[in-house]
Amino acid sequence: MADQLAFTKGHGTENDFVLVPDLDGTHDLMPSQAALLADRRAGIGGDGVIRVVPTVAASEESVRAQASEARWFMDYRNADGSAAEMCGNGTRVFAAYLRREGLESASAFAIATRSGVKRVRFEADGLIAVNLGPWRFADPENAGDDGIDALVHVPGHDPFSAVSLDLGNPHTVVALPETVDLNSLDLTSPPVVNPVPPQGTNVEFVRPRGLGHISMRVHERGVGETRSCGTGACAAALATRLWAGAGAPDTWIVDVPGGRLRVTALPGQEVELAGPAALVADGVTNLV
Ligand SMILES: N[C@@H](CCC[C@H](N)C(=O)O)C(=O)O
Repeated sequence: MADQLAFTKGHGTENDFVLVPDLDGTHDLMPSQAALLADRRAGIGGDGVIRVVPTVAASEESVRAQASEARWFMDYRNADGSAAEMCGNGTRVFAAYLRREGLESASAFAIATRSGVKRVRFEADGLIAVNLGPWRFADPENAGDDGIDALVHVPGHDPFSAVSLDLGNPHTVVALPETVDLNSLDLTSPPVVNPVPPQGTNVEFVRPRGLGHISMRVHERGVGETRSCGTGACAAALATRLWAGAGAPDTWIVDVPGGRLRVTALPGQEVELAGPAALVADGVTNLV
């Protein structure tokens, strides 16, 4: 690591990240360094840390294999320093950074992630759309027609039914009963999920607002409650689309505490996430 580290702070619907350029791929981050950068009191502060690395310089072979399609790898760490496979909001902020820095100049390009190549598209309305690629229900053999395959425990409530989805990273979406107020849920401690997901999970709580429109809160693996989660918004929309039955729309608006996202189920069991991205500060830190 160098003695000084340049960084950029950005967010997508207030899911906030510390971006660290490592343009020659020589400054890997230890989990403890990522956690310190993300620390809101002792560090810069963020829900996650994104190292900007040439794909050819990634340490994982499965990422380097994406180099023919994507020049840049989004090396994503949660606020606790753990590596995550994917971050939907992070892909938009990462893409905005690449464009601002002139590292990519086209209005559509691919980025490398731990869960494969993702294709980014800058829209005329200022939003950024990302094809997050294939998704699936995680445990269809043990689920009913409604996809329910898990229970989620939150303080003060009977267990909630939930469905598990794989968006490259793990998600558990709760079908919140009408009697429960989304805003009153206590998400200060991690919801307890049964069966226990082997790699942990991100847990989304959904309130339907109308056909094609939901509100959501999320407790992220490796972070805590955040104001948005892009892969979580996709999981929530896809689960609600299943529950809505035949005739449900492919495009869903997902309102989160930090803003609004658009999720579209694409042919071939793929999903697109669209929303804003903002780069709000640049600096140098000695937290290395
Ligand atoms: N906020 C992200 C997801 C970040 C990773 C997640 N906490 C995990 O561990 O899987 C998003 O926008 O998708």
